[in-house]
Amino acid sequence: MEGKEMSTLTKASIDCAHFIDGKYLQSASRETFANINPATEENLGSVALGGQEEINQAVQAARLALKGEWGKMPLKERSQTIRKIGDIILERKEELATLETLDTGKPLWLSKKVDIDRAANNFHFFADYMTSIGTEAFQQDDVAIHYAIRRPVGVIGLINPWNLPLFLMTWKLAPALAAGNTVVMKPSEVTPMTATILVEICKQAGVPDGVVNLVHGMGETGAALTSHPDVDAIAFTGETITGSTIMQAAAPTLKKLSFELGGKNPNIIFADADLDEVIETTIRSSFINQGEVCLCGSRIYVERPIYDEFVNRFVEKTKTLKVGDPFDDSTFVGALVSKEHYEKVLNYLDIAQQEGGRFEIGGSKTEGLDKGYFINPTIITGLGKDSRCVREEIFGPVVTVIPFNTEEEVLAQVNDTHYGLSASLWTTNIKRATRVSAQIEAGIVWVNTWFLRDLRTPFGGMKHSGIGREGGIHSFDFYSELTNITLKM
Ligand SMILES: NC(=O)c1ccc[n+]([C@@H]2O[C@H](COP(=O)([O-])OP(=O)(O)OC[C@H]3O[C@@H](n4cnc5c(N)ncnc54)[C@H](O)[C@@H]3O)[C@@H](O)[C@H]2O)c1
Ligand SMILES: N/C(=C\C=C\C=O)C(=O)O
Repeated sequence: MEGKEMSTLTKASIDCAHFIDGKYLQSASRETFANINPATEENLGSVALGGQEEINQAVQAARLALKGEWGKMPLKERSQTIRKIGDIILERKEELATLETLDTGKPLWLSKKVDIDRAANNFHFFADYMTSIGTEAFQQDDVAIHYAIRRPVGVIGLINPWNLPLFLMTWKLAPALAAGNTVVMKPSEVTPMTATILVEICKQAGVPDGVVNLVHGMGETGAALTSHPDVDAIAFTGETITGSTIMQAAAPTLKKLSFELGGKNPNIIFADADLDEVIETTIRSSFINQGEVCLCGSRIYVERPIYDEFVNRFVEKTKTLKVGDPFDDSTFVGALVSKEHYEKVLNYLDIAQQEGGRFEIGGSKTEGLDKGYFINPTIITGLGKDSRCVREEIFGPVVTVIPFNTEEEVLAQVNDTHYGLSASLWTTNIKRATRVSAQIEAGIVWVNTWFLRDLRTPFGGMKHSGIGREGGIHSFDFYSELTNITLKM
């Protein structure tokens, strides 16, 4: 395999190559696809289109690396290497944030403040955590000692979406490496650039060749990974329907699966909530990252006594949000990630009108921006619990607001969904907080806050929002295998 060891990514020519066995390279077919800037519709550069051949090469390199230097590396050295990745990410923060904003259309301040900082923190957290975990041992009288040891699962496929590209790829890569695995990464075809730099950073940090591999491509490229007989596990983040497809593809080779899927998350506001705090946080949980966060609270339920006041104040605050150039520090809502996704969200606005919804604000694309995929933050009222905009994931700057009278009524509506990812609950009554949060069918419930994260906690969804949990020991439960050893005394 010919190839270069340093990135081909520069400000001038942002071309994304695969990275296999420590070298950047193009596809054997030389096929590429265009990478479009969603804020300007300009072509950012070409991306190598990987196929079965590139996946085979990457899996082979990962398999060989398992038993090489990486497999023999002492824990402390592996921890230092993983920490170094986080350090270099912070050193290259400006570059990475610029590329992330060019790829996704999100505001630059958000790329810096959330995406890149959290990517570095993913490595720093697991570099520490991996040195502090133990396993379990049991003494069976004077008969035997039983103890468990952890070993890597093996070669893991990491397949990720476009909304938080580096944040989410590193959320998987850091623990996969901490547990001693090797990986083949398949980033979203829509946001290839930061992953292309990440692999170079891994090399700079001392990760041996073949441990971290990257193949760009579409769903079909991902499919080649999920059906590959020499891939031991898949960690996937993306649409629920894609998860179902991957489960079928992985079945014949019985791969271990970790799924973080779609959501349609409720934001429940009781009359005794602190409305100043509610409004401040609900603006973020509704519209940050253009509403393209799996955890966004897109179904807002408000107890009737404060419904009118909430809607009025929420609309007034939303009016202050600037939509436009992601590189302008005053922009809050940037461009949606692609033409395809922009049209999907606009279609939901049409559906909302057909279903009798009322646009309290927004409801259309942003005028005055002749290029780019911009939609105004939209608040819809008047929709019934069975409307598509209340039941289906829109994944844009669009929320519905629905009044309720009792806990029983709102819990019935909140749980009436195939999803079960996250929820927010606002009340100053501690008994109500504990009572209601325990009845919400979701993997994550935030009380009087949103998206407040501690990486030691279990993260993931139930029902059609995911399979498994990651974070803290839960990541090691997925990214390692336990062997119980019995020593007869
Ligand atoms: N639960 C979470 O933590 C979480 C986090 C972020 C995004 N998401 C979800 O991701 C979705 C948006 O991301 P998206 O549009 O990129 O999702 P997607 O499912 O369309 O694509 C995700 C990734 O899967 C790949 N892929 C597509 N078809 C495949 C196949 N058949 N086999 C293997 N790989 C395949 C894509 O190329 C991409 O890299 C939303 O539903 C959102 O809720 C969930
Ligand atoms: N996986 C995580 C966030 C997911 C966000 C989805 O868009 C996390 O915070 O660990």
